[in-house]
Amino acid sequence: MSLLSVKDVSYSYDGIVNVLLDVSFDVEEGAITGLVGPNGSGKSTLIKNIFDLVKLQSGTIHIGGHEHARPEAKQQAIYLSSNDYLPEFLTAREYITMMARLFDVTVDHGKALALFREFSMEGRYDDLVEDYSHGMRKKTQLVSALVVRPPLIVIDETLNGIDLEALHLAEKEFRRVREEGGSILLCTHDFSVLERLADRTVFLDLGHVVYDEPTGDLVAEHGSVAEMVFDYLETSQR
Ligand SMILES: Nc1ncnc2c1ncn2[C@@H]1O[C@H](COP(=O)(O)OP(=O)(O)OP(=O)(O)O)[C@@H](O)[C@H]1O
Repeated sequence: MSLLSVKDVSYSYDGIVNVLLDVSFDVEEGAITGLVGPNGSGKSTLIKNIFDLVKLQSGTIHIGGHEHARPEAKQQAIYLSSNDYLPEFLTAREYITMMARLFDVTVDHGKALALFREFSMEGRYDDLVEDYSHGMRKKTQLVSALVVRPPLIVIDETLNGIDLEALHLAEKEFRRVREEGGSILLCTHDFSVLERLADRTVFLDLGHVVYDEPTGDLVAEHGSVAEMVFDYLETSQR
């Protein structure tokens, strides 16, 4: 079943240039979908449309079967942005409690503490976010999504700046989310992560979906996700 359904979405910031043009794709239940594309191809704009952070101009978006601007849809998906902005005046415990309340779930602090330990942040759960490093803030965003665990987690370059050990652990946790039936939309320029994790890869260029195929098929055809992108950039009339 499709957990996220994007159909014929177009978007323009200035009413003249289309940053997205008739974009359609689905994220299935229990699947990890990769979203890739050159800088400026429209990935963040697409994610902003999904989360109703900009007003949908045309097309439709459904999350968990609900029209994307409905409160029911907003309970189904969490957005991990590319920045590391967190409320500096809260501790991680307070931040995760706040996120759990927003999603109307009971927070499991034991799970959060275990993840803090695994992500090498033992003893920092009750410290103010203002004292955290960049990587710690990114890891706190990840932990909050893993504890709140709505059906869909959307990750927009959130893994930038975390160390290899944390990346390895994050990948393990994402596989666990998938095994438990959760879905992830993973937007990243790190193609090796996609090859290891993504069931499907959606490749966006100049606001168009160029490829939407099983990652294994793209790798079999081109050799790697990076080669797929290079092949396209070399041969397309952009
Ligand atoms: N608030 C805005 N106002 C006007 N134009 C914008 C705005 N945000 C993005 N754009 C433009 O929309 C296009 C797509 O940008 P977007 O940030 O969606 O791309 P992206 O694929 O996420 O890029 P990157 O990989 O660099 O993060 C770009 O040409 C960008 O300049």
